[in-house]
Amino acid sequence: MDALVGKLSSLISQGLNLKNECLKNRIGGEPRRRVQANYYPPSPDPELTLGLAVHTDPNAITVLLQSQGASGLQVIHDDKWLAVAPLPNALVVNLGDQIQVLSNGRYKSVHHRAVSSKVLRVSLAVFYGPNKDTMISPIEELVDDEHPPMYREYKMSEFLDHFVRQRGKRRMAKEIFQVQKVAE
Ligand SMILES: O=C(O)CCC(=O)C(=O)O
Ligand SMILES: [Fe+2]
Repeated sequence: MDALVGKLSSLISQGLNLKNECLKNRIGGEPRRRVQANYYPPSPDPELTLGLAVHTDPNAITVLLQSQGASGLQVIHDDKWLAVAPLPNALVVNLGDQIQVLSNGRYKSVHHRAVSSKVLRVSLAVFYGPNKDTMISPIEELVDDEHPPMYREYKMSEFLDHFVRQRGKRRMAKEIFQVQKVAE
């Protein structure tokens, strides 16, 4: 998993015209890794049963394995929910809030949710991100006069505290660290 995430963070760095190691270094040498298994029991009326409410992942990169035969994951695309059906031998990669902050908004953390289906569905998510002592702020190379910093610097523990406090609500903590634009 570390090798895969290392490769992904190197590709994301390249996409931002940064040195290959840049994102990996900013996420830190001792990343926080968390594994979560999601179990969605079969639902007779999936339209009425939400599995996991809309959210963005609070970490940096999420790698998700979905069980075959049941669709459930959805992402917002052009203001509509779009199903991300499981493909054989494929993993889903989601960018999380820390990538949005580090990239100064160039990459967006994806709004997603999971709905139930008529058959049992299981997913396994590996969340990879900075540990709680890591300081996070937009990467300097991505900040200039035309792109002022969109977020203030924070300690990852501060971010996670906000995220946990939002339990049961829209869980989107990064807005709290957003720098307000001052009208000229
Ligand atoms: O079950 C899924 O496909 C989505 C899981 C998810 O978004 C999460 O665990 O954060
Ligand atoms: Fe998620």
